Amino acid sequence: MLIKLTGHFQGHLPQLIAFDLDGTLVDSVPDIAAATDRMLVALGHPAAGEQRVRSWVGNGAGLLVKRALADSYDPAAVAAVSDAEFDPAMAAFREYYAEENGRLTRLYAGVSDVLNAFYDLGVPMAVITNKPKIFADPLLAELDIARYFELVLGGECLPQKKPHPMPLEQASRQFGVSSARSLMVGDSRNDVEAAKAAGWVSAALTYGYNHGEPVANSEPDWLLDDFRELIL
Ligand SMILES: O=C(O)COP(=O)(O)O
Ligand SMILES: [Mg+2]
Repeated sequence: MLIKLTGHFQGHLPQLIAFDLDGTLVDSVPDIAAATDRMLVALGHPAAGEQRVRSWVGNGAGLLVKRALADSYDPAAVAAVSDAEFDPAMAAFREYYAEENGRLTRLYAGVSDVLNAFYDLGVPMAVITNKPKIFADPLLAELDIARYFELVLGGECLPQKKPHPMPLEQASRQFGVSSARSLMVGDSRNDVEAAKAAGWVSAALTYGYNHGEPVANSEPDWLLDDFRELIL
């Protein structure tokens, strides 16, 4: 047990593990897509559907709403969305997602068992998500995993979000742990790039959301198909 994990830390356990939320701990796209489509339809646009929304998730709620309004992931199309269009759409998304959040969202296989194992081992754990904290906290509580995390950083908690290393650096400071002894577990290039920039070890789950592209392209230190591989 733990052979693969400790192999990334010179035979030791990491001293801090931070998990991404959407696409890593939880399959949340069904609820995010429901809220996005309600927002689009309320504002007179066609619904986007779960598959398109899946490719827009990962950079926080604001960019998701802009991508939905642009019906595109393309940065130039997204930049053309006006404030006059964005502001009411964002307000509508917040209202609808507050209602949808948790309805269909489920933990991925093995998540409870693995978190429990790390908890028993005494490894401090955090959630570093680009999801607004106001949505992350109740979701963690509802899925009965909030108690495992000593810190939950949401996308708006600091001036910069992933792929910027700032939230990981903040966690390093708060836990007093060196970056080389810290593991970021995520599902997207935002997580891998943040980990690399912060000097953390990066693990990436292949089942999550990565803007329609394999997360292997970001060359994480450790690529996993199943959450339970973390403790194999
Ligand atoms: O809300 C998002 O855009 C994605 O959140 P994540 O950082 O937990 O994947
Ligand atoms: Mg994610």
